[in-house]
Amino acid sequence: MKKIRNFCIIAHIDHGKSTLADRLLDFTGSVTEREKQDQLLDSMDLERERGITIKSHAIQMEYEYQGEKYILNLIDTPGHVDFSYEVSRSIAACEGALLVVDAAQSIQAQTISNLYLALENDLEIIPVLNKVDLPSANPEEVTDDIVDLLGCKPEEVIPASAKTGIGIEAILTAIIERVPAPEGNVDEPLQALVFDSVYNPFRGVETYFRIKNGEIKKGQKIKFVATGKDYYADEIGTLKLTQFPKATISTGDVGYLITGIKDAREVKVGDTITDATKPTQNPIEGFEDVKPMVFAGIYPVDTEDFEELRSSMEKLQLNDASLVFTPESSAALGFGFRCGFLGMLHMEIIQERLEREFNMTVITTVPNVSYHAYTTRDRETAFIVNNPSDLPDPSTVDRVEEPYIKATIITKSDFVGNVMSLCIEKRGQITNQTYLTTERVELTFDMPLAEIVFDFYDRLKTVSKGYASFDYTPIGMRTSKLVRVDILLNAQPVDALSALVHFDNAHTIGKKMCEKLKELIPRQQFDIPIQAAIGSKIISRETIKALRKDVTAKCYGGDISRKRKLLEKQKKGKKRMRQVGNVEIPQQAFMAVLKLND
Ligand SMILES: Nc1nc2c(ncn2[C@@H]2O[C@H](COP(=O)(O)OP(=O)(O)OP(=O)(O)O)[C@@H](O)[C@H]2O)c(=O)[nH]1
Repeated sequence: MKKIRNFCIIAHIDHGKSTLADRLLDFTGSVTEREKQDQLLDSMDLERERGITIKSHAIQMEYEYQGEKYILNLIDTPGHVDFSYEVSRSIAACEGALLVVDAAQSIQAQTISNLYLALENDLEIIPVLNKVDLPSANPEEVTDDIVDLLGCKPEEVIPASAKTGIGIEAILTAIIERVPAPEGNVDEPLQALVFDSVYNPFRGVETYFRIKNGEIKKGQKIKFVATGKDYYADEIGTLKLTQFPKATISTGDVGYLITGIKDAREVKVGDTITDATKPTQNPIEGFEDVKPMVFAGIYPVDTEDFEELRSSMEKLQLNDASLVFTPESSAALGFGFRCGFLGMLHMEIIQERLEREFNMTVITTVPNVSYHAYTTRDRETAFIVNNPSDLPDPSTVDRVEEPYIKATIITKSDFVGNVMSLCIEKRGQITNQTYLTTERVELTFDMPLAEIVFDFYDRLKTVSKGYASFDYTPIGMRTSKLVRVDILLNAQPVDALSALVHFDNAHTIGKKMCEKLKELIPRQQFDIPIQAAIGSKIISRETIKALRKDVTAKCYGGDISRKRKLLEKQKKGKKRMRQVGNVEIPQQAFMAVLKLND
């Protein structure tokens, strides 16, 4: 156990976390030439394409130092706030962290939020000044910033380049010398933390764990504490680029477990694995059930594909436990599902996976948060509203509550004014302002979650010229003056376009929605009035004028291939249209409310 080191890499996005991980694997000879591929740890196609780490993974390296063989377990962490619970679990499985800071960009918001998480878990922090090869690098100044932040000595900061290989050996030495060996007692009952799980269509759910106490043996009967279920450990092993089955995994080490579980929901990140016959009395603390934060409708473009969509969603759920869905129907869109996601990125990922892996063409409706409505008949019992069209008749509504968050934003002092006006526009109330250094300011706000769901990230990036990082935690429900704005096309209400908004913004949003829809809905053979309404009161109106001439006419007599191309294009465009009454609505229109400020 003395020869094991468990560590993670934490960094602000794009500071070089994945590149550094690749370089460490390379240097320790943990990958063969054939396996070499950029960003090895990001094994999902989607991850590689987007250049972000979606799911955390673990990998074991062996390294000889001063004649002794060491096992270094690198636990990778996802970088997006939607998956922050997974970051916190990965961090809890380590004793040390490499804090990677870009030598040109210095400390950024996520550097700090991840650092706090690591410090809360008592991790040994090894600061790495990455990208020193860049001409724009500013090593002295950034080292000073790091020293200020951590209170460490300047010589503890390791200058490195994940690109050219500078400093990699020094990093490995620091991991061995500075990160403590795991503690724990092999004779105590098994106590292992689940920090990740991955679904494999052939083998079922693979659970990644870190043993705090005791040991796990192949064939042993084990128990998941949170779900209370027992299983047999059919296979256990350690993780390199491929899996290495083992007979025993002991205290301090990291490994994988296969039990034949076929449903991802049965394995929860943060749960404790213990022995079924001699269970531990102290499950590892801090387990929480992750709850969906954002809801949206997903409908098949072709109504006949509903059953196929259901089976695709069920399969997706088997490997993504954080996805929830219930069937719903919409007058405009027919049968579909109301789905719950961890955040906007998660929603995009699910939508893309449905299309890529299951070949489904779907229409997604405007995302919304989950509201609590209380009626005048029963002022005590909350009616959960996950879809704006489920809001009870306004005349019977006593009050509506919406989820609030505590938002933490770190930015440069120059942008404090901009960030504050943005947050206030988004109905935020400032609760604290702290200067971390003379240049960096931490602001905290109480804000409605619904305001973050829309264009908040993009706006924050713009007003701070990219220099603001953002994190949030839910702080419960609060009463708000919310109304439902309905949209009517050709005098017919389109339920999928309804949104719950704050009363003070309702008129502006209604007006912008009408204008945006006018842009997005193609002109047709007749005039189409677009109206926004609160209850029976129309608050805004636009008209899409009828087409006057045949657009394909100009192709007449032209090159046939050009015409075919045009028709092909039209067919493709059609795929994502939805006929509502006699109006064809394209997919973008259902998301119009997200783009009101473009
Ligand atoms: N010049 C230089 N570029 C680097 C170095 N390390 C990483 N990069 C580049 O910086 C960019 C971001 O690197 P990544 O490793 O993807 O960053 P990351 O922190 O893993 O990003 P996320 O996974 O999105 O959080 C890539 O284009 C890398 O090629 C370095 O030491 N020097």
